[in-house]
Formats: sequence, structure tokens, C-alpha cells
Amino acid sequence: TRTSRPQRILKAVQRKATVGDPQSVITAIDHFCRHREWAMNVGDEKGSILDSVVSEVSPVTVLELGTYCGYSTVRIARLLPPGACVITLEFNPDYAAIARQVIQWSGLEDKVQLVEGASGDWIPWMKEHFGVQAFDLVFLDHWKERYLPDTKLLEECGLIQKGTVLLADNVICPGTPDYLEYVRNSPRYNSHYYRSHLEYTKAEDGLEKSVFLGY
Ligand SMILES: O=C(NCCCCCn1ccnc1)c1cc(-c2ccc(F)cc2)cc(O)c1O
Ligand SMILES: [Mg+2]
Repeated sequence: TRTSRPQRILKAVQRKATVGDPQSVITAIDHFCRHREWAMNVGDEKGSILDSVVSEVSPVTVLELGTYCGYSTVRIARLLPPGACVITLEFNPDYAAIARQVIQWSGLEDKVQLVEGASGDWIPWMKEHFGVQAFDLVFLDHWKERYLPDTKLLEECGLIQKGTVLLADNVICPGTPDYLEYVRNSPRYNSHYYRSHLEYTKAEDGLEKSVFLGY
């Protein structure tokens, strides 16, 4: 096909959403992915759970691993107070290029830092490069086999501190068994599973929220 799925998602936003109105961007993407073409956004059902966790934590600094088209980036950034920001990491340059435009259309570019590259390469530089002390919230939504190694790397780099909340997408589908086992059995995390469904489908999926208790 001539255009890519992310390009068709951006088109749907440009056609249906209002510039500067994040909710209309979210609604346009959900409508397109439910009625035209499935895509791996966190979606409206799990998105509402994400919203409630963001509102509860009211984070100043958020790390998102896996931007894709920027759908969850917009969901998070729209709830942040002035001065708060989300750093979002995307490995795929084509996804990143679309996400920048989706985030811009929503008018939230001042609250978002989109970084292109591999999480394993960037995490060790976060403190130095972004002046981050520790993250208040980490949303894991990238390669499922990277959830555990990147969580351990974040711990080692001192980017997870007492009270940091990890929220992981897709812990059932596609699944992140080693990550789940780690956060559920570690004495250093308090974990809770929010049962839901795989975006735009009836298949089971859910989000795992894990609060770091400190050393
Ligand atoms: O693979 C996913 N996300 C990572 C994409 C690549 C990230 C690249 N990157 C970014 C930063 N570092 C690396 C994903 C997959 C599915 C899914 C579920 C069922 C199915 F049949 C097919 C697919 C659902 C999701 O909700 C997902 O998030
Ligand atoms: Mg996901």
C-alpha cells in the first residue's frame, strides 16, 4: 500500500481533529482504529485506566517507552500541569516522524520531549542530558522483551526512586511474563493488575501498576 498505517492515522487526525484540542485527537484516532484499521495504540478502554493513574500520581516528570503515533503521549500530556513534561522514547524513525505531527496537532508540544533511539542506549544518559533526578511515572509500551531489562537499567541508573510508579501496557497480550514475575515477586514493588481488553478488541489484556517501595 502507498501510505503506511501511521500515515493513515495522521491523516485521520488532520481530517477529523481540531488543532489545539487533544481530546479531539484522541477521539479521531480511536474512531479510525475501531472502525477503519486496527493499530497498537493503548486505546480508549486501557486509556481511561492510564488517565486515572496519571491523575492519581500527578507526575512532574514522566518517561514513556514506545511512542508509536503519539496517542498515549497526548493522553498523558493533556493531564499534566504547567511545568510538568513527558519524555517519550521511540526507536522507529517513521513512527517518531508521525508522532511529532500528532503531538503538534494536539498543541501539547511544550509538554513533550520526543527522543529517537533505543531505550537501552538513552536511559543511562537521561540524568545528564535532561536534568532528570528521578521519574514520577514510567509508562512501558515498547518491545515487550525490553520491559524487564529496561526496568533494571532504570533502577541501576537511579531513575526509579521511592514512590515512582511503573505502568506497563500489554502484560497479557502480547504479554510480558518475565517482567510480571519480577514486579509481582520483588519485595521492592507493590503491584496491581488492571484487567481490561486489547485495544479495540474483545481479547483480554491489562495494565500492571507497580509502585517502587525504595531499598
Ligand atoms: O509491540 C507493541 N508495541 C511496541 C512497538 C514497537 C516499539 C519500538 N520501540 C519503541 C521504543 N523502543 C522500541 C504492541 C503490540 C500489540 C499487539 C497485540 C496483539 C497483536 F496481535 C499484535 C500486536 C499491542 C500493543 O499495545 C503494543 O504496544
Ligand atoms: Mg501497547
